Amino acid sequence: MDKNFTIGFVGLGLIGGSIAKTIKRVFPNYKIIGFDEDSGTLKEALKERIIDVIADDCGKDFADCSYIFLCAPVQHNIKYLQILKGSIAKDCILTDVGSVKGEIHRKIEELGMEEYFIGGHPMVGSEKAGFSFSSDRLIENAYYFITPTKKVSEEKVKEFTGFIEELGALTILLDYEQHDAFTAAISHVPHIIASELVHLVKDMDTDQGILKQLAAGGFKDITRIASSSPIVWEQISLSNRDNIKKLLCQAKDSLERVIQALDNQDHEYLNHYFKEAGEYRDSVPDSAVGLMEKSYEIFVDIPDEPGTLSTTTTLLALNNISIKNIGIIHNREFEEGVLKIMLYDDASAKRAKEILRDKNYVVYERK
Ligand SMILES: NC(=O)C1=CN([C@@H]2O[C@H](COP(=O)(O)OP(=O)(O)OC[C@H]3O[C@@H](n4cnc5c(N)ncnc54)[C@H](O)[C@@H]3O)[C@@H](O)[C@H]2O)C=CC1
Ligand SMILES: O=C(O)C(=O)Cc1ccc(O)cc1
Repeated sequence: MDKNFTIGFVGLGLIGGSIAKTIKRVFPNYKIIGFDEDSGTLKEALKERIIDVIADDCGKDFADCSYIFLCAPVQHNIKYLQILKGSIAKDCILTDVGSVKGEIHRKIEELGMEEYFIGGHPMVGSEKAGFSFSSDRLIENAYYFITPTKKVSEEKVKEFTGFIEELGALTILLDYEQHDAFTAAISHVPHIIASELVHLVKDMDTDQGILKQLAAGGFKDITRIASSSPIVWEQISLSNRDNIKKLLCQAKDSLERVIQALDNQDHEYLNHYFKEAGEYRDSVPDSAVGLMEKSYEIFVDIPDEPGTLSTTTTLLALNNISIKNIGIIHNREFEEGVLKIMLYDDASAKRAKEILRDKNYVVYERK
């Protein structure tokens, strides 16, 4: 792509900042024009050379952009469509990163902007907000939903999907309504339930905050996302309210059945309830790479000493085994943290296991 390729950003927080940083890493010659309602964010992004120019007026200043990314809270993104409508270049691809797709797609249809719009949603992030938490590796190996309109050209979809993949994400094309039904279940309702759990404990806590002191471990694990940005989640909840309400009603009915089982001391119901949840939970893959391509992973206990990581990788290199990816993981499955090594094929994974076990390493596999 040519050197004058220009990309516009509205919102340079966690997600906008991360995508802009990734673009600068992968395509250092691309020019980025940024707009954010927070002037401190813009100054920071300019100082770090993530954006080249600050936009004063998104309408005029984005007129030469090849891509425009809307990365503000979902309902704020929608307000920019009208501003961009009159000035957007004919071949521009307009996209967003919002967690909900239906409301923005319907507005795009109403404004007749379908030939420009390809919705996007990186399925990755964190409970942290703002440019200072953004990273040029956040979207690497993450699923990235792409929801084109019916009227945007196939060439644009192909070009944009290719671009996101060059940034390191794994694209999945999806219809926008299906997207909102799926994300309500895997992201939006879990978010509300995590917040609800925190409210339960908060309401029961003493003035001295005894429960807060005691609520370590599992409680903190499952409520991490309750610390996310209130404005981002207020807007997600309202934007996807019908799907969310439907699932919350289902959850309410299911909780009623749990209450009934407690009243009836129904061992069988409760046992089955926990067993089924546990089995499904255990089958959820650890990372996005799992579904896209078969992964060949092994997990190795390594002593917490300097140099052990390089000894392990050298041992595999000496045996001509290439490592696709490597990292230390800490989670409840491996209490102490283990080294996760991803290999390119089954034969390499088997061979790596033999070599490491031969040298007395403890190696695990996930079934
Ligand atoms: N937080 C997460 O983990 C994920 C969030 N998303 C989506 O990404 C979008 C942004 O979320 P985050 O980056 O997490 O939030 P954030 O709070 O880190 O960043 C939002 C940025 O938008 C700016 N902003 C807010 N209102 C604005 C307006 N009216 N005009 C211009 N700029 C405005 C803020 O100053 C801030 O810099 C949301 O639509 C969210 O649904 C998507 C995937 C993951
Ligand atoms: O922090 C986490 O685990 C998240 O789930 C982040 C997240 C938040 C919103 C999204 O639309 C997608 C991912």
